[in-house]
Amino acid sequence: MAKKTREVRVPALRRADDVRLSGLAPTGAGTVEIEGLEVVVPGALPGDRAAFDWRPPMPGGRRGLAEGEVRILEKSPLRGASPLERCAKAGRCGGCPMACLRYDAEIELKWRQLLKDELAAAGFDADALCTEPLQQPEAARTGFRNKAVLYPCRESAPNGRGRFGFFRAGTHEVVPAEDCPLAPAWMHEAARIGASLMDTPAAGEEDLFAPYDESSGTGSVRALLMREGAPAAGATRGERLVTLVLRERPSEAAVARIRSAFAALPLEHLSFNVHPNPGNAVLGFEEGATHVIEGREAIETTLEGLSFEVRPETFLQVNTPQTPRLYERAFSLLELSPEDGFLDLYSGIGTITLLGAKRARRALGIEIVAPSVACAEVNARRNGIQNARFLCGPVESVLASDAFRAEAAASRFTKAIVDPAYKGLASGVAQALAAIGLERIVYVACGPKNFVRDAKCFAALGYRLVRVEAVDLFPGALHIEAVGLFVKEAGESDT
Ligand SMILES: C[S@@+](CC[C@H](N)C(=O)[O-])C[C@H]1O[C@@H](n2cnc3c(N)ncnc32)[C@H](O)[C@@H]1O
Repeated sequence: MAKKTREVRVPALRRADDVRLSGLAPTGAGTVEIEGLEVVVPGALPGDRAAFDWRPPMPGGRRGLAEGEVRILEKSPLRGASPLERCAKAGRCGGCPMACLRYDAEIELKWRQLLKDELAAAGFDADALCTEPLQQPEAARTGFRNKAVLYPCRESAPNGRGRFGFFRAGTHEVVPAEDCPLAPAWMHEAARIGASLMDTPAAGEEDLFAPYDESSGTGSVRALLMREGAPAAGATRGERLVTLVLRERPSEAAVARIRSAFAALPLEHLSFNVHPNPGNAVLGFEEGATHVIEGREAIETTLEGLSFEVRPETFLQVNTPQTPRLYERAFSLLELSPEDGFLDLYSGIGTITLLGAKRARRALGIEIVAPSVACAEVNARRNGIQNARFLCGPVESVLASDAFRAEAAASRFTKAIVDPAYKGLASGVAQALAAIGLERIVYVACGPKNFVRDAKCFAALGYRLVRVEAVDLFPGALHIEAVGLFVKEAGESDT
């Protein structure tokens, strides 16, 4: 019997001859309301007047989308003097959709749309709670990233040059960007050197460094990872690490070429990582996947006079100048004193735990990534900190474990910082924290929407949100970090 097929009608294109955009989509594209629908207009920004064709969403969809040429009739006053002022690749490489805007306009938009509107929609008094965002200092608006991951491509044959860049938003198409302005100059040089390894070889020469092609599973080079530590006291620069990620173990000849290519660059640590499995993970994580060519598999960085070991696969805030300012705000709101037992959830390599241990009686960090916990333990020892412990595992399970109960009995936790990944707290975590009876909780959030969801949960558990600060850690991107302070309401048993 012939199968019945249901015809899906694609809505017909419509024309917008002259509309002024007012909002921003999560991709950083401008949006406008037409016929009661939100229409996303790639290439246009809030404040632009534009003409374009657009298509309503398919049944069940929420947003319409502009298609074809978007003609800007009048530029938004929020744009910089030139749309390419802050980066020649803005809006194309997928990294910094907001870099066409003036920085003050970018901050205002992100702060309002990502944080204040979300808080207000959830019933919080956003104007009373939110303080002016802490902006990236002007002198540090370029070259501030301490980590970059670039992906490979090769220009067309016959003499195609190798290139490194970022994926165009929503695709696997690489936009070459060795000279990303967010990365320091030495990373530009490292990216050019790495890219030159992938130049099409001369006839008869072996192609040792072809870019990896996920669809066919062929090629070798998957990514270039670069990291830099903050300089130690008295040093003029931080330690530098380059890791070339390859699909398979390279030959001796290939390793020799990597070594000699990077020899001209002042670099402490050079390695390659073997990552044979399909998928989006940057590094291969199997035991022994990383092979050191020079130096070590880790760099050292510093924060508030403490020294931290960071491995390629462990988390570290990427914005070197803003990170101490973010932590300063978090600790200032938390008001730790030497009597406090301090809990740090989602503790990474122990940065916040150890900074807290200096201020509190005892500190405990909880983190899921085992190499991060191993770094955190090394970091406690190398800084001579003896009042900090770490537990490894998902926060949601560790909080219910006997090991945690034993720590809680010894530490009598009074204050906590939670710094989860974008998705926020797992279900049950806010309840577990409330059950401990903490006086103050500071929530450091890279996902403001999920922060607001969790704030409602804390409010229902008797924790009042008393302040929300925003710190810009991601100039050019549609992201802003929020720092929220929750204070336990005085209940009947407390009065
Ligand atoms: C935003 S980072 C914060 C790290 C650290 N606080 C810092 O400032 O460097 C979030 C951390 O949470 C960890 N993580 C993610 N899910 C987790 C979970 N369910 N339980 C514990 N840690 C988790 C990640 O590995 C990462 O180190």
